Amino acid sequence: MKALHFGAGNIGRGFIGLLLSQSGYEVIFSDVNQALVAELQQRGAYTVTLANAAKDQLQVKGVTAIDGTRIEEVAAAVAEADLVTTAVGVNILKHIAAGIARGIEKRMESGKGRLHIIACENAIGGSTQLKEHVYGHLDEATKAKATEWIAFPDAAVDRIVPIQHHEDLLAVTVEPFYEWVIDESAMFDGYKPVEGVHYVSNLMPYIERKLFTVNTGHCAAAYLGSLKGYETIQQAMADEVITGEVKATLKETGAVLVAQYGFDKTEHDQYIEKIIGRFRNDQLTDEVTRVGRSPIRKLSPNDRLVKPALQAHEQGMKPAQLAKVMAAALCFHNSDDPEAAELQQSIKEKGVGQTISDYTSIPEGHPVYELIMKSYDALADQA
Ligand SMILES: NC(=O)c1ccc[n+]([C@@H]2O[C@H](COP(=O)([O-])OP(=O)(O)OC[C@H]3O[C@@H](n4cnc5c(N)ncnc54)[C@H](O)[C@@H]3O)[C@@H](O)[C@H]2O)c1
Ligand SMILES: O=P(O)(O)OC[C@@H](O)[C@@H](O)[C@H](O)[C@H](O)CO
Repeated sequence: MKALHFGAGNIGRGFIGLLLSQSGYEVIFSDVNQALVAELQQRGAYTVTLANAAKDQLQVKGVTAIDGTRIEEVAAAVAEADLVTTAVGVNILKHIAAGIARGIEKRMESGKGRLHIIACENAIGGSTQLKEHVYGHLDEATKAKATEWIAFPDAAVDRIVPIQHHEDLLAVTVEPFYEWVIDESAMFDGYKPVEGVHYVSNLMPYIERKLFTVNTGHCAAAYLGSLKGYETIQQAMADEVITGEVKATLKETGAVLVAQYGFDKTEHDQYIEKIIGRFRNDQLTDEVTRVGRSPIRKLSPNDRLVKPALQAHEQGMKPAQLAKVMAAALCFHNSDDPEAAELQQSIKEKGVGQTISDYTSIPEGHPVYELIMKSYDALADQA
């Protein structure tokens, strides 16, 4: 059984590749990082270390890689795969779509069986987005056939894997916790389950709970921590004021989630506490530049800040803390991050008000817009 996984990065090697391998798949990574590809081809194995006191090690064997820039090679791998997964970043999905589409065409020609393609990205409807990109490359006849033979179930993935700094290019240290949830309702009958995956009939409560708790809290720590000069999440979370702000933010998203999905409040509070503990794991060093990366994506309407803030507003609450985190995101400086640089340029050229409405799609005059403006002014005064 072959699994083709796009993205041999932190989550690719440290989570998805590991679980697929443990489930008996021969894992083929597709990546555009030539050094990673060469090393995976040469060694065919790597080590995952758990960030626990014992630093337990897991060996992943029988893996290889292909060069993701070679469309025909990618297409051949898609045509032959028994499962396709991705962890490249939601904004990169459009760049892998052409190879997947070509692979689907080849697969149809060869008569190979049904295929699940699962995007493991931090986004609502990641696989659905990938499907749209892929279908953009297919003609009507292939699309009609693909609908019967290729499924794109959405998924939620949770495991903190910081940027790695090892001599060994393939070594990856990950937190012990993981959760991979897949929308079973979009899968073909008789699928082979991946060990460790939780298959559910309705993914929405899971992806929103994860994105609006783990990722909202994480970016709150990153943006507020960055404003105070902290370089890592661990440093930020050692500051009780920041931890308090993260908790206050998660109280707002928690109220939205409990109202929306009927989660038990006590259980949700425990979920939050567990996540705060994960952020504080001192066996990891997670840079605020990674966790705060791509602030434009994080400020987009369907992501971890704007969506719960607007839901809170609609439910009659005042998301002042989420607005403060959005204001802090607008203050996030990192010249190595093109989205952070673009935001700062926009603020400089068009002003903060126009930048808020351009990137969050929240119009001027909306109460949440006014909250962000108020917080931004307060943060700017402090700076
Ligand atoms: N790191 C985490 O803690 C974590 C946890 C859950 C989900 N995620 C999500 O997983 C995804 C990947 O995150 P990551 O932290 O592993 O990032 P990463 O940068 O470590 O890995 C991404 C990999 O994709 C590769 N890539 C880029 N363009 C490509 C292309 N066209 N074809 C094939 N490969 C390509 C990159 O070279 C890189 O190796 C993101 O959507 C992220 O939000 C990350
Ligand atoms: O990957 P991003 O940029 O969407 O978010 C950064 C982190 O919050 C994220 O990678 C978490 O570590 C991860 O989602 C934990 O499951």
